[in-house]
Amino acid sequence: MTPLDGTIVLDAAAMRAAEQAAIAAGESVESLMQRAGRAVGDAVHRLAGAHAVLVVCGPGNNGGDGYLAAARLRALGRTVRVAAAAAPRGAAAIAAREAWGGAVEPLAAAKPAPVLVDSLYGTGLRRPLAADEAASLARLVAGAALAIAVDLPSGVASDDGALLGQVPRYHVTLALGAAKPAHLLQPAAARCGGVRVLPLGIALSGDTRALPPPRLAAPPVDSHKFSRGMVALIKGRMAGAGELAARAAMRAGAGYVSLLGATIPQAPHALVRRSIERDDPLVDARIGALVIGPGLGRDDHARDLLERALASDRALLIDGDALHLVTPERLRARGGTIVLTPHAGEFHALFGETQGSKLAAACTAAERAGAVVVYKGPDTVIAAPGGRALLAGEASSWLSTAGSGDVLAGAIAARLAAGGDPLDAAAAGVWLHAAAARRLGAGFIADDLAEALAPALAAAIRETRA
Ligand SMILES: NC(=O)C1=CN([C@@H]2O[C@H](COP(=O)(O)OP(=O)(O)OC[C@H]3O[C@@H](n4cnc5c(N)ncnc54)[C@H](OP(=O)(O)O)[C@@H]3O)[C@@H](O)[C@H]2O)[C@@H](O)CC1
Ligand SMILES: Nc1ncnc2c1ncn2[C@@H]1O[C@H](COP(=O)(O)OP(=O)(O)O)[C@@H](O)[C@H]1O
Ligand SMILES: [K+]
Repeated sequence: MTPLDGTIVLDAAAMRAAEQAAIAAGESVESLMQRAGRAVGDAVHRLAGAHAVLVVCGPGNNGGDGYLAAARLRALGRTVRVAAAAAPRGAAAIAAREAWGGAVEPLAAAKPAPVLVDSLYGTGLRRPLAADEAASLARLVAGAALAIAVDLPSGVASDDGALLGQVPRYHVTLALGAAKPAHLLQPAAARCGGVRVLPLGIALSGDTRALPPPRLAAPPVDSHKFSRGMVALIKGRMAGAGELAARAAMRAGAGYVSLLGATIPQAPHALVRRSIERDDPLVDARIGALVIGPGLGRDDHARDLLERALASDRALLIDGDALHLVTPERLRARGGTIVLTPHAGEFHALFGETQGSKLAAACTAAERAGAVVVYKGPDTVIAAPGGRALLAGEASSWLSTAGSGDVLAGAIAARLAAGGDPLDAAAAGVWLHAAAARRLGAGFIADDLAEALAPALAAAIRETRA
């Protein structure tokens, strides 16, 4: 059982293509299903302790996996029952039902067991469950102490994470072969519980992954403040936003942080405050990342500052209000390294209404703007031009607090200023932001979050070394 971090994410068509390629190379649907069923049976055996198991099976291959998992559990000496609402349809699923060979209870009449395994529908679900079937599933999940979904909770749409009806909450979801977008996109992801991937030994390829832990190291022995990365942030009308982003950039490892447009000395004194009117601080070639947008405002002065930022040749992070003052075409024409960090409102203001999943929307947006797009929310998606994308999955819901986006902008800017691939920088910032929130638990405010980036960074460096 593999955790999701960094693993490949495939939509239903790509999963089917991988399966077809394996079949063309000598596998059969039956052999794949046998592997899947055995892996599910073994995983349930490990998770379920000594408790009795009920496996509910659907008519397709997801159901086939369930019959074979039940057979495996029986072979392992477990008490296991099977229930189904309909007979299996495909040849492989029919063979799986025969391999089980035991009783199959009608779903509507099945009594709950301490462990419920949902093998009704997986990636093939295209319409809502029938009302009586959905009601039976909800009743059996509610009556179980441990609810495990095979591949996906029945009732979620694999590719976009939508719910096609009422979907119960599971404790664990066993993703077969690879993670699917629904394991990481809301609202489906919140129904999955802990997701573990059961590898099926088939070759996988694709451009989308679950967010990996960042590979970070302490500054090398000969480092100096500028080699660690210089972040410059343009202060806006709401001064606090820039202050938060600046603190975050310092705590996320930048060697030098300056706040442009803030001239009154105040704590933290390590933050260099400079006028933006005198000289031109934006042409400083040492700037590794220039941030504009947090608390910027949307007036003429804001527009003027944004023009100056766009005219610089530095790597640019555009957040908040600035996302309302620009177009994707303008960004593409500017070129260079650009990272955009919109929440849903800012995303729609910049890119208009979009079709398809949040993942598809982020990928299209990245292509249009020629920029890395960090589409924030409870299921942050990071996409780069060219098709690479990362799904961050669930983070602390306590992040829904004013200023946490400013902190994210600062954290990403620090990693961007350190150099390397902007997608990796955005990914590291999102990871550190979520890790800082995890460390803080409940009731934190954005100021706490900025400070907690330092221990989150230390932990990421330790984990990279380990
Ligand atoms: N990828 C891999 O490597 C491997 C994948 N494997 C497994 O295959 C699963 C995908 O299997 P799948 O394509 O057969 O789809 P599945 O989810 O079982 O459902 C389709 C069936 O349900 C029916 N149906 C659909 N909606 C319905 C509804 N609301 N109410 C009633 N019926 C409904 C639909 O009927 P139809 O729409 O055609 O009328 C069809 O009969 C995947 O999740 C994984 O578990 C492993 O076995 C091996 C390795
Ligand atoms: N319910 C939630 N669960 C997880 N993360 C969330 C949630 N709500 C917001 N966030 C995260 O918190 C940050 C909020 O950013 P943003 O909306 O720009 O806030 P602000 O403008 O107040 O700084 C983003 O990183 C977002 O992904
Ligand atoms: K299922």
